[in-house]
Amino acid sequence: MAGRHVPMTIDAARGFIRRQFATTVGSESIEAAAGLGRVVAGDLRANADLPRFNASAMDGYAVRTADLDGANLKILRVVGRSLAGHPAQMELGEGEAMRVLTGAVLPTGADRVLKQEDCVESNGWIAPSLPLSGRPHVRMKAEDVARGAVVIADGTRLGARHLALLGSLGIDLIRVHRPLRVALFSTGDEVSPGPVLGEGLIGDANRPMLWALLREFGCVVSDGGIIPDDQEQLTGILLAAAQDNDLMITTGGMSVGDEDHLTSVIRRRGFLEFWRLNVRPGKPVGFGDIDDCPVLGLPGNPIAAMVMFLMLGLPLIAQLSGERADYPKFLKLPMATALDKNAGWWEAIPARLCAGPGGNTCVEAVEKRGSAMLSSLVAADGFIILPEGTGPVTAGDEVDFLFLTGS
Ligand SMILES: Nc1nc2c(c(=O)[nH]1)N[C@H]1C(S)=C(S)[C@@H](COP(=O)(O)OP(=O)(O)OC[C@H]3O[C@@H](n4cnc5c(N)ncnc54)[C@H](O)[C@@H]3O)O[C@H]1N2
Ligand code: MOO
Repeated sequence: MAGRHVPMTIDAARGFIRRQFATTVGSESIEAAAGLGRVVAGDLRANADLPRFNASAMDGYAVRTADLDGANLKILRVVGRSLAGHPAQMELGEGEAMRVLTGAVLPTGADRVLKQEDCVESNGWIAPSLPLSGRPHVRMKAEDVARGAVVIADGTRLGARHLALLGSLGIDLIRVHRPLRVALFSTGDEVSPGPVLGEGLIGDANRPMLWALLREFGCVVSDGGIIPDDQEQLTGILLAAAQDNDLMITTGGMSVGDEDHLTSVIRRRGFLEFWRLNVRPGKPVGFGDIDDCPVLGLPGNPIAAMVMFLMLGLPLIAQLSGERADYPKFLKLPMATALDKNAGWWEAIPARLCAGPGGNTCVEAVEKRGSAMLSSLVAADGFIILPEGTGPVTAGDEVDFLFLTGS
C-alpha cells in the first residue's frame, strides 16, 4: 500500500479496491416489474421458449414453400385465418394457404409467409408473385431463446431491455441482491446547507451530483447532510452511519487528511488511508473501512469528486452490490484537435463529442477546465482520459473517452 505522500497510480488504487472488497449485500425475491436497477443474484434461466410457437412475422398468407418452389402451382386456396391470439386449429395441406396476421401462430405444414403486398387475392384464392424471393417471414419457436438457457447472467444490473425479456418470458419473481445502502456526506464549514447567504459560503454541488449518480446505480442513499470541520463530530457521525449502511461516501477535507484528522477511535474500529493519486484532477482520496463499512472520501472540488467517483466509486459500488461489470466503460475516439498534456500524470479532461473532418465522431476538450468549474461539466459529454506516460496528443490520435453517466 502506498504511503501517505507517495503518489499512487489510479490503476494501483483500483487494484486495491478490487482486492479489498467482495459482495456484501444478501439477496431477496422481488417482483420482476420492480427490478429496474437491481442486480440479479444467480443466473436467470428461461422458463419458456421464445418465440413460444412458430409465428408469422408479416401480415399475409402462410404457405408451403414446396408448393410454390419451381412454380408447381400458380394459385393457392385460402382455407382459414390465424390471427394473433386466435390460432386456427388446422393443418395446411397441398395447394392451401392461410390468412395470417403478424404474430399469429403459423399453421402446421406452413414454412413461409407471403406478404399480402406480394399476392393478389380474389374470391378465396391467392396468386403469389413468383418466383419466390426474399425471407420466409416466419419466427421459429425457440430461435431467440431456448427454454432452460441462461438469459440474464448473475451480477447483471437490470435495465429496460432486461425487464422486456422478463416480461416476454412471463417471469414474475426474480432473485436480486438487496440494494446497497449508501450514506452520503459533504464536509466543510464553507458549504451552506440552505440558501447561500454569508460571506465566504458556497452552495453544495457535490451532494446532489453524487446523490443522482448513486441513484442511477441502484443505491438507496441516505443524505447525511454537511459535516462541519470538526474531528469529533466527523468521527461520531461516521461511526453512527457505519452501523446502518453498506458504504459511506464523503467529499472534501481530503487534502489535509493524515492520521491526526480522524480520532484513534476510528483507527481502532477499522482503517482510513489517505491516498495522493498521480492524477489530475482528484489527487487526494481517502479510502478505508470503519466497523466493516467501507468509506470513500472524495476530494472537495466537484470535478475531482466526479472523476474519482467514476474511476473508483463505481467499481467499488459494483463490487459491493454483486454487479459483475467493469466500470467505468471507455470508448476509443479520435481527437478533433491537439491537446497539451504532461506525461508525468494520469489526466481526465472534460470534453465533448464533435464532428470530425469526414463527419466521423471526434472529441474535443471544453474551454474551461478547472477542477472546480462546473460549467465545464455541463458543457461536456464526458472526459478524455490520458494515462501517465502519454504526453501531448495531436488531432486524429485515438484516446479513451469516458461518457458522463446521468443526464
Ligand atoms: N496545500 C495543498 N492544497 C491543496 C492540495 C494540495 O495538494 N496541497 N490539493 C488541492 C486539490 S488537487 C484538491 S482536489 C483539493 C481537495 O481538497 P479537499 O478534498 O481537502 O477538499 P476541500 O479542501 O474541503 O475543498 C476543496 C474545494 O472544494 C470545495 N468544495 C468542498 N465541498 C464542496 C461541495 N460539497 N460543493 C462544492 N464545492 C465544494 C471547497 O470549498 C474548496 O474550494 O485541495 C487542493 N488544495
Ligand atoms: O483533485 Mo484536485 O485539482 O486534482 O481537483
